[in-house]
Amino acid sequence: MKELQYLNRYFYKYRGRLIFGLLITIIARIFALLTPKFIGDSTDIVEKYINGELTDLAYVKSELLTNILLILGTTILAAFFTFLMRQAIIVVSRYIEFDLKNEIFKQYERLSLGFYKNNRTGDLMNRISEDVSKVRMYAGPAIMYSVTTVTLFIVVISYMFYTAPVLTLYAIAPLPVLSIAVYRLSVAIHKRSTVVQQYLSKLTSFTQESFSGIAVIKAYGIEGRTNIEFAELAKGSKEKNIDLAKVQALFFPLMMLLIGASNLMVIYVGGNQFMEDKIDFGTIVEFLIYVNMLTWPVAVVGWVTSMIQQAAASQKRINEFLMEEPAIKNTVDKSTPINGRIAFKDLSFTYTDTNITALKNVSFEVKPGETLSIIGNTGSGKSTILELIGRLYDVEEGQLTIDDAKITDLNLRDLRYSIGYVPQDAFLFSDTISNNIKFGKEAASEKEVIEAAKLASVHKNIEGFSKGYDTILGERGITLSGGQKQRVSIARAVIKNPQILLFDDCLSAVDTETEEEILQNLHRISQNKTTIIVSHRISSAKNADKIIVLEEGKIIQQGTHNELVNVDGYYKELYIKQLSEKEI
Ligand SMILES: Nc1ncnc2c1ncn2[C@@H]1O[C@H](COP(=O)(O)OP(=O)(O)OP(=O)(O)O)[C@@H](O)[C@H]1O
Repeated sequence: MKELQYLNRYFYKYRGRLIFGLLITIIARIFALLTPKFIGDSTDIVEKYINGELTDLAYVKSELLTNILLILGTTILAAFFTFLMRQAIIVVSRYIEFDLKNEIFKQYERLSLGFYKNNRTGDLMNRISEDVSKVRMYAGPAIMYSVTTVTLFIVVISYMFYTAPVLTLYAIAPLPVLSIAVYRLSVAIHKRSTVVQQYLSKLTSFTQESFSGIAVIKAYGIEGRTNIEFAELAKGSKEKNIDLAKVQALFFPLMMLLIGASNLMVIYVGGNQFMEDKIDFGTIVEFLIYVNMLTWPVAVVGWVTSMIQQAAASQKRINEFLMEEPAIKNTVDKSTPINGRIAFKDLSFTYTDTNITALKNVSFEVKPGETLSIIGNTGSGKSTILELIGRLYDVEEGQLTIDDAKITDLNLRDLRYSIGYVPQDAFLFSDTISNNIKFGKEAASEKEVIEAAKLASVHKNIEGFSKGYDTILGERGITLSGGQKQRVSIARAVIKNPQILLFDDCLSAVDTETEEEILQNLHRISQNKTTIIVSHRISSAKNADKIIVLEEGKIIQQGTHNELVNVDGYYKELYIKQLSEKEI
């Protein structure tokens, strides 16, 4: 249960509302408890009138009217305070849910790429939605019902004992059984709903993937197969839902059975005592009402226990992520402006999760104003070099310095701010083209956005859309071609006017003429900047000040285009191959 202590900071934050809620809860309960007393009194008056103990009808009527008004008054007050109680406690639980979700999301953003490789998206989503909802049940309903139950128990049971001790013992005897039964049932419900939830996640993931890959499914004509797979998953889900429904169906009948048992006890034992003249008839009526009032809180004891257990398990899962320290941390508070001189020295890098050594003894240097091009087969380590410069991973062997300082000695924010990175698979958000470009510089003016789009040679395409820069992309809007996406992604990087520009094979989907145009534009704006272009094409590399050729993580060639085309090796072979392809 200690996991739930994590929430104490939030209880402290909302202590005012919470204490108010607790007080209101107690007041609401006390008003609710007065009703049976007035009903009991009314019955006694009627009984006495029937017996002839009271003969003044006017007095009986006025007593009854007073009691009815009191019942009405206390019920209205109890309802009003119950409303306030829910407003206070349930609203606090919603605040806590909101804060916790924000805290988790903020933590997700702090965590490094490695964390995302080790944890599935579904799991990350579940902890921020499902688990937080379970924790909210503890922060709200569980607390509210516990306070209600305790107040009710103390007041009702003491009053019942005071009025008729023996009858009280009989009346409450079935209640612990109810509590235990509800607890057991809640645990069974929880287990089965976890399985239902897992099936739901599988169904959601399957559906989501099918829709994302709908073009492939249609092109390969595998709709039938996909349908069968879906139907199987849906069948599993249906069976698990039916299993759950079966235990859920037991809940209310079980409650009714045990309430019935308590009622029978009150009628039987109370009836006997009444006949022996030990209690009034009104007491039996009062007790019947009290027993019914107690049933729900007693059931709640079992329900709340299971709710707290589930919340503790959920909070434990949340805490695992909250306590996780990001692998990449900023340890420098002072600002460290970046000029852009990048040097790799005997650097080797192994991805810890796959144990793949992506870079082996790599050494090179690029100065501000220079363009470096990296060429190599797929999987040779090109993207890894860019990721290390952006400090998405930390170097363990060899050195990576920027402006002669170790990369870890730089302020991470300054470093990332001074890099314009265009990743291999251009990711655009479901937003307007303009906002996608502004992602690089939030405060950019319309003129700057257009300027960046022109540099990335995508302005004309955007103008061709009926809504221009306000065209929505993604699920809700149009889908850009691969080359258009790459160019919007380039515009997003250049609008930042960063000191270091990193392009990861981001011209692969544009034709060679547009590629040439973009490269010339980039050359123009990168006079004092450091530019690194990863590519499979000689056309992207040939004008670079320096070219390095990677093979299986090692630099196998380096020099300028003219130097490399004149020596036998990978570069010359690629050049000849691509030249002949162009001629064809
Ligand atoms: N995040 C990662 N986790 C584990 N291994 C990785 C990761 N990224 C890349 N690798 C592995 O590291 C090696 C180098 O990958 P990298 O992406 O740097 O190659 P690349 O030259 O950019 O390839 P491509 O031209 O296909 O983009 C590959 O064997 C790859 O499988």
